Amino acid sequence: MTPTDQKAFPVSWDAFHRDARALAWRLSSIGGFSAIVAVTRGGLVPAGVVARELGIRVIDTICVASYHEENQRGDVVVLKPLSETILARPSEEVLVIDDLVDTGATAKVVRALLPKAHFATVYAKPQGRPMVDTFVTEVSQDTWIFFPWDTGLSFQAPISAHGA
Ligand SMILES: O=P(O)(O)OC[C@H]1O[C@H](OP(=O)(O)OP(=O)(O)O)[C@H](O)[C@@H]1O
Ligand SMILES: O=c1[nH]c(=O)c2nc[nH]c2[nH]1
Ligand SMILES: [Mg+2]
Repeated sequence: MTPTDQKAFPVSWDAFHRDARALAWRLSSIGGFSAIVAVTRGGLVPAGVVARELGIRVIDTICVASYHEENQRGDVVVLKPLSETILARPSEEVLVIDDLVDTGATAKVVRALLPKAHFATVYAKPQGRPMVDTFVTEVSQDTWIFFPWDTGLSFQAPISAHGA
């Protein structure tokens, strides 16, 4: 599905910060993490918030790109692998962070590289939820989450103008 076919779930910077902090609270009660891997690009912002809250200073990225075919999720390609610093440490201590899990295609690729790491996202949709260890808010599969870094203030037509 494309963003325009779906229910809109707009997230402001404040709401995202609050939800990323809520994720950090949950992760702090689990504990034992010594490094973070941010799944680019969406995972960069929540990874920064969680790193600050948990006092973690070893932060790596796994850089992925996914290609969409006919409204379906296509291949997820790794553009930059994990660093040796991450691969050398016990993977149970590694926290992988992304902004959301939708179909689970991205999480599946990353999990295959770090099967024992803890995978956390701020938001989750039902299809991808089994791929995530910790998340904050679930939204329905037919919802599109609009993140603050992708959006800006714009005019919204009144509901009555939609012919309701
Ligand atoms: O569970 P999935 O169906 O794989 O969808 C979730 C992924 O989709 C988005 O990333 P996207 O590939 O759009 O790229 P970006 O992070 O660079 O924005 C999001 O940041 C997740 O990484
Ligand atoms: O900004 C986004 N919002 C979403 O709901 C979503 N699902 C996959 N990829 C996504 N990107
Ligand atoms: Mg992403």
